[in-house]
Amino acid sequence: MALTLATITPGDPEIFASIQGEGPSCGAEVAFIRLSRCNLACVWCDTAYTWHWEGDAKKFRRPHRSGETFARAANQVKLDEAEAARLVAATGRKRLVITGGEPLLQGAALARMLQHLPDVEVEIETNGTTTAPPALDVRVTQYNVSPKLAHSGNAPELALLPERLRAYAVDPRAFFKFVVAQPDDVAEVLALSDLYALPKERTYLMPEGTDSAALSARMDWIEPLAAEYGLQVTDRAHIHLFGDTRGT
Ligand SMILES: Nc1nc2[nH]cc(C(=O)O)c2c(=O)[nH]1
Ligand code: SF4
Ligand SMILES: [Mg+2]
Repeated sequence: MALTLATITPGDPEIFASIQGEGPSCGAEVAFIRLSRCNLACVWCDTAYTWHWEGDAKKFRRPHRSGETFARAANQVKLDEAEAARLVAATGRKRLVITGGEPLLQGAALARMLQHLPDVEVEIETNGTTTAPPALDVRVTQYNVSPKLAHSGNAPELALLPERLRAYAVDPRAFFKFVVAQPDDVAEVLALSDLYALPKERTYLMPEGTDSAALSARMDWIEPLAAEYGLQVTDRAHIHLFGDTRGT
C-alpha cells in the first residue's frame, strides 16, 4: 500500500517545512504533506495539479478557470507510508498539516503513516465532504474544514453534505474556513452557518486569491463584514511571503 502524493518537481514528493499560512493556527511552524486527487473541482482551485489531468476524457473533465491541465506522471508520486513518514520527520517539525487535493480520500494510508510519527501533532485541511477513519481521527488535533460555496462551481449536492457538516459543527477540533471572492458570498456563509449550526467563533472567512494584491483588496471588505456578523477572518500568509509556489 502507498500514498499518492503531489509533487514539487517531477518525482519529488510535496513534503516541506513552512509556516501554516491559513486559519486558527496561522503562523505556526509546521511541516506539510500534500496528497494528490480531489473529489471536488473548484474553478479557482490553487492546486489543480492534484486533479486536473491531461488526457481525461472530455465527459469526465471538470472545468478549471485556467484551462491548464497536468500530466499525472509528473504531478503524482507514490510513496510507501514509512518513507513518507521519514521525509516528514526529516523536516524537524513537531506539527504536521495534511493537505491536498482532498487528503481524506487516503485516510487509511495516512493513519498508517502516522504510526511512524507517534509524537507529531496533526492538522488536516479538508473540503468537508468526507470523514477520517477512526484510526486517523484519534490522531487529529485540528480539522480545517473548507466547505465550497456556489462560486466554486461544484454542485451543492456534492460539496455540501448535511450530515458531514453537522458532525464537524459539533466537533470542537473543527474550524470552518470559507473561501470568499465577493461580498455576496458572505450571505451564503451566514445561511450555511444557520442551517448547520456552525459556531461563529470557529468560522473563518478567507479571501480567494493567489497574489498579495488580490488578497489585500478582498480583505478590505471581508474584515468589516466579519466584524458585523461575528465571524473570524484569516489571510493567506504564505502567499504574501512566498507567492503561489509549490512546496511553500
Ligand atoms: N504555508 C502554507 N499554508 C497553508 N495552509 C493551507 C494550505 C493548503 O494548501 O491547504 C497551505 C499551503 O499550501 N502553504
Ligand atoms: S476542494 Fe480543495 S483541492 Fe479540491 S478542487 Fe476545491 S480547492 Fe482544489
Ligand atoms: Mg494552498
